[in-house]
Amino acid sequence: MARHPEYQYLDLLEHLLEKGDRRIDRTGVGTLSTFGAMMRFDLSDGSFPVYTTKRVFWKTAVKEMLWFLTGQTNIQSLLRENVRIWTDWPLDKYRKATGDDISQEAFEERVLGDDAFAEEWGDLGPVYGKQWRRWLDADGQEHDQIAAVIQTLKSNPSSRRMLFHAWNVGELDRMALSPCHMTYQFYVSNIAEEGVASGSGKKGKLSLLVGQRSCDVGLGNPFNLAQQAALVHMVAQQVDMTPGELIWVGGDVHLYLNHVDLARTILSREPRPFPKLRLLRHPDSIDDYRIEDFEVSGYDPHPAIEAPVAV
Ligand SMILES: Nc1nc(=O)c2c([nH]1)NC[C@@H]1CN(c3ccc(C(=O)N[C@@H](CCC(=O)O)C(=O)O)cc3)CN21
Ligand SMILES: O=c1ccn([C@H]2C[C@H](O)[C@@H](COP(=O)(O)O)O2)c(=O)[nH]1
Repeated sequence: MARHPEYQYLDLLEHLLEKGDRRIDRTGVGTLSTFGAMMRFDLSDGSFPVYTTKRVFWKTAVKEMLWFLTGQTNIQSLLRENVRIWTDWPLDKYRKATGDDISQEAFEERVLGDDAFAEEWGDLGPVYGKQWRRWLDADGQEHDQIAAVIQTLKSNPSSRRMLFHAWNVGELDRMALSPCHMTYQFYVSNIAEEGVASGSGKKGKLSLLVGQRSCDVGLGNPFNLAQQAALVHMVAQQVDMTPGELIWVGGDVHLYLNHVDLARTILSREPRPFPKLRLLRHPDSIDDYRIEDFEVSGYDPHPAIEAPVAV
């Protein structure tokens, strides 16, 4: 039997533990790091690559992806969905600027309840959503990269130019964090001729290659893969294709030193079958998906492992 695809992740963790380059990083936590890694996941049978060697809160990850797609950059709309993974950065900034040692809970309450406060302190700057949906060019014109890529997938699926990018050099200094996952490039195989559907009755098979410059393997990567796989499913549905492969390429791929126990626990566990993802509805556009549209079946992971996030 083929080896479970999750071993790509376990092998990466093992490699970092054994051969990782130990270094100080921006956050001061320290990492074991390697440069250049690739993982590939076949999505074509409806498979949803949510790791099973620890419970991954895939709904939170997919909600973050839906938030990127709305083009919003304020944590207020994330908090309304009960997603708290981005709070640390504005919170840190607020505490440093005001000297107020407010708790995370109290800060989140204020962002939720006070729009003026949210506007002043809850915005992350021109991060993913802004760049994906409203990239500003030198002439002051905005570009919706998502709409453009979907349009090209429909009109010219063999194009080699179907990608969107978040690394907007001129705006990096205004972002709370520079983009980590940067290029999203699409590719269509089994392209059906005009009017002739492929064997599946669809217009082709849609794959995605994600280029990520920096990857936190303990917390970020399990989230990123699940949300990127969800994106392939959504875009495939919008362009009437079947999901193909998710290919993930990482630059500085690292294990934070305070995640070493997490990695060892994961390595002591056996992967279980990946769950399946089904979209329950066919929304009219990429803008109309809701978390209730995602049905995940057969997810039976090992227990969750709590770990601190490096800010
Ligand atoms: N150091 C670091 N790692 C990251 O993965 C990361 C950042 N910073 N900064 C920006 C975003 C925020 N991301 C995060 C932040 C926290 C969790 C996290 O704590 N995950 C928990 C569950 C949290 C929850 O469900 O609320 C986990 O166990 O996966 C995940 C991704 C991904 N990104
Ligand atoms: O989606 C994400 C967002 C962030 N990360 C990780 C990667 C790094 O550990 C930090 C970012 O720090 P930099 O100094 O800007 O590289 O966040 C991730 O894995 N996935």
